[in-house]
Amino acid sequence: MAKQILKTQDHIFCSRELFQATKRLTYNFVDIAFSPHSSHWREMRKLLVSEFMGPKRAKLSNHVLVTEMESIIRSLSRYPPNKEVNLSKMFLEIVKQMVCKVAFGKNYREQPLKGPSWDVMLDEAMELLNGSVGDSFPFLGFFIDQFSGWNRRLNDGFGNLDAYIDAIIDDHLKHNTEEISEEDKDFVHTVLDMSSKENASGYRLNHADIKALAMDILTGGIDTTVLRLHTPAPLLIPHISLSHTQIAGYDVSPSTAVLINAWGIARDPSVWGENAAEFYPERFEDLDGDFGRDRFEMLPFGGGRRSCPAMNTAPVNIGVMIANLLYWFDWEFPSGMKCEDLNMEDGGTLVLGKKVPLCLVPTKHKWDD
Ligand code: HEM
Repeated sequence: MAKQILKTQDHIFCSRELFQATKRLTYNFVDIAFSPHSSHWREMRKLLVSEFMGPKRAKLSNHVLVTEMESIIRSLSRYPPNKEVNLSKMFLEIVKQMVCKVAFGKNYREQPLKGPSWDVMLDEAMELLNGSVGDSFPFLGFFIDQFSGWNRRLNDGFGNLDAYIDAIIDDHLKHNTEEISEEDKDFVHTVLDMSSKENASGYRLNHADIKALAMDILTGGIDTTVLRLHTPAPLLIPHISLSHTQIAGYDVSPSTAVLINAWGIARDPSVWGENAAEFYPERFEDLDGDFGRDRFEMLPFGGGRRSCPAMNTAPVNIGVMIANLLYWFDWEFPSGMKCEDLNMEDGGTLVLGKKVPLCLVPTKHKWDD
């Protein structure tokens, strides 16, 4: 059924649901992830793929990743023996650093801005993106949202993040982008340049579009890293049908929300065998084809035209990060802890992560040469 929805009938299930929280956080649905299927969505998605993930930005992202990894390796090499490292936190920090530098040129989290910290703001945005009672039960829910304080939370949460994004854009506007070489331009420089003229298809970015792109990068690009057993977006982002159709003999009306249980599919023993719940990466050795395009037994990036635009680039970056950590260090449990003691529960709502962080002790690996 997932293949039907994400491939065979992808042209029908390629829109999104219009929730109150997403309306606010996406500047009235002008972003990519939560906007309905439209020519605007297509232009914005094309732009993110070419300007944030494409070859133009690859040099900068590779440079940032290599520099980050070098500094992590240096600092871990100086670690006293038996001192444990919170690997979950460290991994997330590397991703944040990378996304921020490539998108915004520097790590604005270190800039003293008024209001809550960057991490608090992003956690709150992820919570808000889950939607409200009013989104599920429009009439009664409207009052519940008002009196439960949810509407105020949305106003404050959006206001803080919006001010943060404004500050980043204002900072970029202080410099004349013509004086910056193409190579040194970050994503915000590039989209600001683009907003001054129409593109080849007659499309011109406005200020809200730029802010919505920044919001998608912040909310979509950071908290998402383990891919099969701990599918980061367990139900993907709900897809909405554009017209009447049938799935597995059932009639599906237009505007039906479809939630795909990517978490369940990725752990299904009828697909993955008896050892479905085990971490056994060798199972991928002889598999051909891409998940979400040709195969649907696991869908960490969704599938079809609404699949994650970082589907090709994100796994490469994650691979480089893990390969470096495994090449340079041997990792052991803190003293007294055994493999069975490891808590592998998922935590979170829209995006899942490890509920209890993974803490391990690194020892610099001694290569014979
Ligand atoms: C390992 C890392 C990542 C994972 C596992 C992941 C996962 C996902 C998933 C499951 C979806 C929903 C697909 C669907 O509804 O069918 C999605 C959509 C999206 N992701 Fe990612 N993502 C990752 C990294 C990123 C990064 C780095 C960015 C950008 C900076 C990003 C931006 C987006 C956007 C804009 C969408 C919406 C696409 C659309 O609706 O057209 N993601 N991602």
